[in-house]
Amino acid sequence: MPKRFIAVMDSNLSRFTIPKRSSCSTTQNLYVANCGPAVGVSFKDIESVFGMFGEVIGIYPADETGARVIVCFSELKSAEEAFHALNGRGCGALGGRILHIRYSIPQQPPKANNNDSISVSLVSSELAIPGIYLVHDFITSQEEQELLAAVDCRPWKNLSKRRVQHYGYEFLYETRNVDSKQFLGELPSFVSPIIEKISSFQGRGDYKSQLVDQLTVNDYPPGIGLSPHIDTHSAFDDMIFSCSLAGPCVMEFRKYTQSNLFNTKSSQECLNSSRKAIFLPPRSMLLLSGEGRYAWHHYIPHHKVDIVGGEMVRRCSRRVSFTFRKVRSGPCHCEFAQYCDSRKLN
Ligand SMILES: O=C(O)CCC(=O)C(=O)O
Ligand SMILES: [Fe+2]
Repeated sequence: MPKRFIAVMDSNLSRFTIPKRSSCSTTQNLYVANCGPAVGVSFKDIESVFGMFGEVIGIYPADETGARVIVCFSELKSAEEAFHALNGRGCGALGGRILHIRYSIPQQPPKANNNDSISVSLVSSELAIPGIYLVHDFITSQEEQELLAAVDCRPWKNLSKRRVQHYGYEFLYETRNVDSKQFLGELPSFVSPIIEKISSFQGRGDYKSQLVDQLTVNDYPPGIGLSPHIDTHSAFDDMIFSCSLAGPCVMEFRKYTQSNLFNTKSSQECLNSSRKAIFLPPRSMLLLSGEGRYAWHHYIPHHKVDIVGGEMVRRCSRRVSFTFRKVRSGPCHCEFAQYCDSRKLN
């Protein structure tokens, strides 16, 4: 499939909406729920299934969950045929997954919203999301400089807005998973001090070799953020550790509920109810676990300036994060089934 058909950028979110009587009014765009990278269905798979009914001219995430997509056909007839053949039925080519389909229409981009800012917590107790902990000054300035120097003399891989390095296992952005059969080797020795600290922080010194085995280093230019996501449940164990270096950022969290599945309200209305933010200074360590890791989307808004405690904080330097995870060896058994790609969602 040509690359231009696969859209994973924020700017495509909310470009489509579902008409009120969506199963009656037909358009050539289909909103397809229970389908997408977060539930193990790649954009290529979607294109090959829907492509059987006619020319597919675009596939977009319908929202930030990774489990709902918009499939655009060039012709109405193809969308109708796909709707009738696939809606509410188990799709053999997608592992028997039942697709929930509505017709979808393009919508006007929302007007600029001045109420976009929310209060930014400085400590995780104030954030009050179960399982999310922030430790300030987790590493020293000298350790920070050594870690930055180590990654800066290794090759970076360019993504559209930031650069990354992967250790232990390569992270595959299209599936939001790792290729667990392709072990790249032990984590490099320059992160040993950080792993020691993670182990003692967790009181699990005896098991430190088991604690984490995958590292993603992200290098964000000033003002650049990260799209909303939940790290794929089936890909990684419960605890995800992210250490901030060089510059600060504000990380936001959103919790969606199942009732959003076919919600026709504007996404902004749904999101405001459970949206929180925390300031991540350089040298701090963030732990995502439990509910915070499994049920809340995390993301970094693209901002040049953040308002923290009433003060303007400029993001004038790069931010580098070291995210440590443990690749999961069996299915996820979390208690958050509605967000879990190891379970069938239907
Ligand atoms: O930059 C960060 O702190 C977070 C990175 C992240 O969420 C991820 O790699 O999944
Ligand atoms: Fe993440």
